[in-house]
Amino acid sequence: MSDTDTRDPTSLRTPIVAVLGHVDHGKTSLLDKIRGSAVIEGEAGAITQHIGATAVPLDVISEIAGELVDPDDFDLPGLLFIDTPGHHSFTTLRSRGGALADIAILVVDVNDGFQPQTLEALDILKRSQTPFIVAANKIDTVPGWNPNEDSPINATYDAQSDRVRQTLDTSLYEIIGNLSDEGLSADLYWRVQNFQRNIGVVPVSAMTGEGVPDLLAVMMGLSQRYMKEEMEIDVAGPGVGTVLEVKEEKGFGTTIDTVLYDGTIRADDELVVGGMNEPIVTDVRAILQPRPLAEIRTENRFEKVDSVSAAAGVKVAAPDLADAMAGAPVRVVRNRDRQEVIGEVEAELADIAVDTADNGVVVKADTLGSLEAMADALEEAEVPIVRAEVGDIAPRDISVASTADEHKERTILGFNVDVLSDAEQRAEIDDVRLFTDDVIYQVIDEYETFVEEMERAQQDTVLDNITRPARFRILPDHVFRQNDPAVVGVEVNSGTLQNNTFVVSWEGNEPTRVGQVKGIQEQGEDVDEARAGERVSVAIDGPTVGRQIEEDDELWTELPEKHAKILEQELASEIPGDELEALNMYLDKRRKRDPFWGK
Ligand SMILES: Nc1nc2c(ncn2[C@@H]2O[C@H](COP(=O)(O)OP(=O)(O)OP(=O)(O)O)[C@@H](O)[C@H]2O)c(=O)[nH]1
Repeated sequence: MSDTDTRDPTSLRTPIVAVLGHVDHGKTSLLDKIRGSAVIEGEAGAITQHIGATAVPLDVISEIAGELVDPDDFDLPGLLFIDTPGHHSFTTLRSRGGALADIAILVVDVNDGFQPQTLEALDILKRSQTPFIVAANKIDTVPGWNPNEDSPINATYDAQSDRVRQTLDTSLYEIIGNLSDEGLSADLYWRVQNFQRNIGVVPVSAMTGEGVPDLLAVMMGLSQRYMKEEMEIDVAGPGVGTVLEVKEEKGFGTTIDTVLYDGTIRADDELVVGGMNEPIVTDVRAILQPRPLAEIRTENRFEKVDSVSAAAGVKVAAPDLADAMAGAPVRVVRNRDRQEVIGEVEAELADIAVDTADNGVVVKADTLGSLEAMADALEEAEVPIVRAEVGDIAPRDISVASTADEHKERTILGFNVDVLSDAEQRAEIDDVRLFTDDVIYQVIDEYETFVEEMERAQQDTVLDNITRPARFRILPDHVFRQNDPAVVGVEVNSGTLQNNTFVVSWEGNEPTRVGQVKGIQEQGEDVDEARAGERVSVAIDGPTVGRQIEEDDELWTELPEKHAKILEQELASEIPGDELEALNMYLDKRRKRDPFWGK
């Protein structure tokens, strides 16, 4: 009998642990290693597989961690690890306004260092104020590493050569530096005095198990020291949880995989679950847990149980769950006023609600929490949202997006979601652009690049249709024809001289139109325009040389007021510097008489 059995199991629940990190940095391997070690170390069945989670009890942790964990020092029952595959965003899941995970492990590959998803995970951890430690994984890949299976870190560290130790230290300090760049003070875990102020970095290998004893010891210590009070629950009370995933299950219809963090859920309970439109009130049909390993050969993967208590991962089958959302709250009604429970669920949903505008992009995400994270990031990027929903991108999302007036809003931004195949087709037909990724900032970056490119293309077409400023001078001894039209050699001083534009000369503050450009030739070839610095011959319809115009005269392209306004207010950064100079000189002249000209 282990000590845990003699304690009161009704008072403290298991802390919920999230493992997160960049793709391929080893989240699954680390969990597998912990699970594997637990199966080997503990008596068979000591760890329990939950739906979407694995519970590792204190006595097993103590077996794995050896002298690093003395079970007498702890009264928390162990750790509940949420499984990560496919749900890296579960870090955004909430429980009553806080993060669902009580504590987290951020896995960072020592060779790879910080990567986009590492930063994103860090951001979410910071925002939700979830305590966490960093597992610097894959230490066994340091060249020359001498592996010591399942060893605590200090023993295996001592067994390495100086060079190996130095290489590892360099990588570890790089990670500590990365954390510091993010405004977090961190150090190797054995140097950390106060884990609330400093992030502990634990070197580990998910492959050899080195450092895993330390990792478990630190997690256990951190939970016990800083989280004990939060773990005090009324185990027998009505269950409270968060939907991890909504799934069709053969023989059971729509089910919700739920992490229960408070109380108990029973097979005869009434539930209120957060839904797409309104809270769903339903009766539990079955509470399901995975079958123990020994019975895996049976047809059904699940077995029905009468009740489950927090903290646990369970599958709940009940009618009317089709509209349930990942990330939404789940509450047992039992002996309470149903309306009051509905009110609580509504309040929690309202707390995560996204502000929408009359116009904007459509946003889809895999859970309520990640939807909120997307909305926050979009608000920061000043991108308005017209509709935000949990779920894959479906044809009706395309319909919503396709009604947008602005092209840049005929878009759907999806985080960690799939695009249903008929939606993809509709998007093409309706010219709706889809942006999906499993890194929030990637989605937003791609979208912003798209908007920038589109706006640039639009400006280019505007520029094509606008008269460009130009200042040019008639060269002495370059009069080729007096009139009808006058043909003269000119040099463009600044700006772009275009064919068919009207030409003005300035006398004082008054522009006088002298004619219209009816042809530009450069070395005998017809051209459409001449840029600053170029010498060309120009045919000007209207004036006669010697009367309205003379050799050495300075002439200007006549700018319509509307064009001048667009150039100054919208395109100033798009046009070349010399053209801007010509524009400003032109505006100065104009505004001497009329200060509001072109404004
Ligand atoms: N040498 C070595 N390889 C490792 C270690 N941990 C993980 N790997 C390898 O790295 C690869 C990725 O590991 P996973 O556990 O799948 O990574 P993950 O972070 O869960 O990846 P996703 O679930 O796809 O996000 C696999 O090939 C693992 O075998 C380690 O400590 N040492």
